[in-house]
Amino acid sequence: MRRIVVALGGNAILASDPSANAQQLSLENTAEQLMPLVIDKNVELIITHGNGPQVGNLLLQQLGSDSEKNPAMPLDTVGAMTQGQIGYWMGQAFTKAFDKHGLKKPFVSIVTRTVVEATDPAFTHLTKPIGPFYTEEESEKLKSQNPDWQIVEDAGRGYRRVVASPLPVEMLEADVIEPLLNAGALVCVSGGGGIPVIKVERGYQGVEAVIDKDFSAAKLAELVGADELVIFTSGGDVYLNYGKPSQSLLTEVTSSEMNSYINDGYFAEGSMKPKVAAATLFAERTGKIATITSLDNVKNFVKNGAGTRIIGS
Ligand SMILES: Nc1ncnc2c1ncn2[C@@H]1O[C@H](COP(=O)(O)OP(=O)(O)O)[C@@H](O)[C@H]1O
Ligand SMILES: NC(=O)OP(=O)(O)O
Repeated sequence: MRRIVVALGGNAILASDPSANAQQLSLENTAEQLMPLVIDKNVELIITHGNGPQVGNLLLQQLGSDSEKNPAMPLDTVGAMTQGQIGYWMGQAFTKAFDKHGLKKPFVSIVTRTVVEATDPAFTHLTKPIGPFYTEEESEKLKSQNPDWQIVEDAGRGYRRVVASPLPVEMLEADVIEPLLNAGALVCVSGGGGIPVIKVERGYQGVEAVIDKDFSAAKLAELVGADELVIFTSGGDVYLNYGKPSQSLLTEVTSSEMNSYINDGYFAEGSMKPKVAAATLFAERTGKIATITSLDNVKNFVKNGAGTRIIGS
């Protein structure tokens, strides 16, 4: 049995139309495209997803409704809300696909809390882009209206607000994954990277951050002993010199080669760099394969493993 952790990017779910309907339709397509893996008796899938666009949009909606009677929710709670939102949409999408393929299978999305370190330098060096893309003019206006916001250019696609993105250390609900898989469920874990919490004297406390789902996916893949990690993004495969006339596609790379490319600054902070770093970490630690490819490429991946493949070395 080949155990695969599949990570779906938030920008891949929210492509251009941010309506609930469009995002649900996009997940229906994804569920349908992933069905060959779900049906394959030699494959066991575990799913995780991003929430960057969704958590940023929901946070903006909080600004519009902040009052004593209806207070704005903090970022950890908004992150939890998007875990529920996307988990629900996925449940609907996969149940529809199961019905179509005559499959009786429960879909379970686990509200997952991910432990981070309070001392993580990510709390002062903000890198995680969330919410919509802005023009440079809009971003300047937003910065003057919201002095506590940081906005950066995001991989040539426009400007986005950035928030803290500490590294995942532990997943509090990890132990229930195996029993759910044994019960035949398709399980979605750690959506949006998991709800960030820190250990306090008794229990855990939520913190204002958005964990990078690619690092959480790598952690999850390690925790469940996955044979492969696959990160489906809104873009495509991984390029060197991305967006320049000299860009070149990476197809198969060892983890040590990829580490050199990362150290040489080839990948954009907040978009491709965390994906490549997380995938490389998984490949390096486990000696297994991590693939990064476009969500539009699911069919080809299922057929012949297409994408940028990082091999543990
Ligand atoms: N070196 C690179 N190779 C490929 N894509 C890159 C690279 N650097 C930046 N990108 C951008 O990163 C995007 C994927 O990141 P992002 O949209 O944050 O993913 P997600 O789907 O997880 O939300 C691609 O659409 C592309 O615009
Ligand atoms: N949480 C997170 O990393 O989301 P995206 O993949 O949507 O950026």
